[in-house]
Amino acid sequence: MTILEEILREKEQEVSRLLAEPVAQTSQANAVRPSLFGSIKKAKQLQVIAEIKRASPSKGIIHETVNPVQQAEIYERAGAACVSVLTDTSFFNGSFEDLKAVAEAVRIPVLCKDFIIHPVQIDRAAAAGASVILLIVAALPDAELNALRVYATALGLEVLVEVHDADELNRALEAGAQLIGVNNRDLRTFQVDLARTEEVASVFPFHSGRVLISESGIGGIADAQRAAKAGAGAVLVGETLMRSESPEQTIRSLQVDLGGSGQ
Ligand SMILES: O=P(O)(O)OC[C@@H](O)[C@@H](O)c1c[nH]c2ccccc12
Repeated sequence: MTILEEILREKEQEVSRLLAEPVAQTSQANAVRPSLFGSIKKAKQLQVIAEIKRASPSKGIIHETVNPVQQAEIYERAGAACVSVLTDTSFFNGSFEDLKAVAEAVRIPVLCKDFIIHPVQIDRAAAAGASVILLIVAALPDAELNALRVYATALGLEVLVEVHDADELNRALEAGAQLIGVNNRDLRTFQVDLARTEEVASVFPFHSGRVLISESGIGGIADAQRAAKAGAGAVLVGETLMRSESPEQTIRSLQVDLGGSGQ
């Protein structure tokens, strides 16, 4: 069984638990945040989606004792376009409490990073104050991908659709995705390769106004430049920021010029 299959199996149990619980609204649930899509579109520098990631199946513990609110405030101060918060507990040591605390502390877009397979998870993300959710093409049949995207959009959420190759890109496009992330990490083997971004970018319909984001394995300026050169408007960065002594400086260093043309 691959790690993705293992995670999805666990998610089914989580969904049953969530369905049995009432959803509590928070004061931030209806906070107006800028559009992530809009801020990436208009930017002349590569944008940074900065992640709160305590641990992961591929790396184990990354930063167990992080204070998610303080970390998110640093991200916001550094000009991050969005804070991504892992809410999966079993594999990433995150939680919806982390998401809620971060959403209450910052005004920039907040991404709920989870393995979403059911609308109840989207309700939870919205109730905790997220303005963006992630849908992973590899985790969803076409009909569900489309239905979950429509459901989230109707709630006023933005949707980041994650792909790993050109076939998955086509499925994302057919499901109406506008904000598309290429995960440089193969969820089956954990291997990271920025060539995934270049590969998907080579067939990406930039002319249609869609936005491409390069996710995972961004270790520094050279990687940011490589992603920007391929056509990415943003990078999604977790581990490098969680391990950085100065996440603020690291974010600023990744905001490389996009060379005037934008996307
Ligand atoms: O820590 P990294 O290599 O910078 O990666 C961040 C992010 O892209 C990664 O956490 C991620 C990408 N897609 C996901 C889906 C689920 C959980 C996690 C992820």
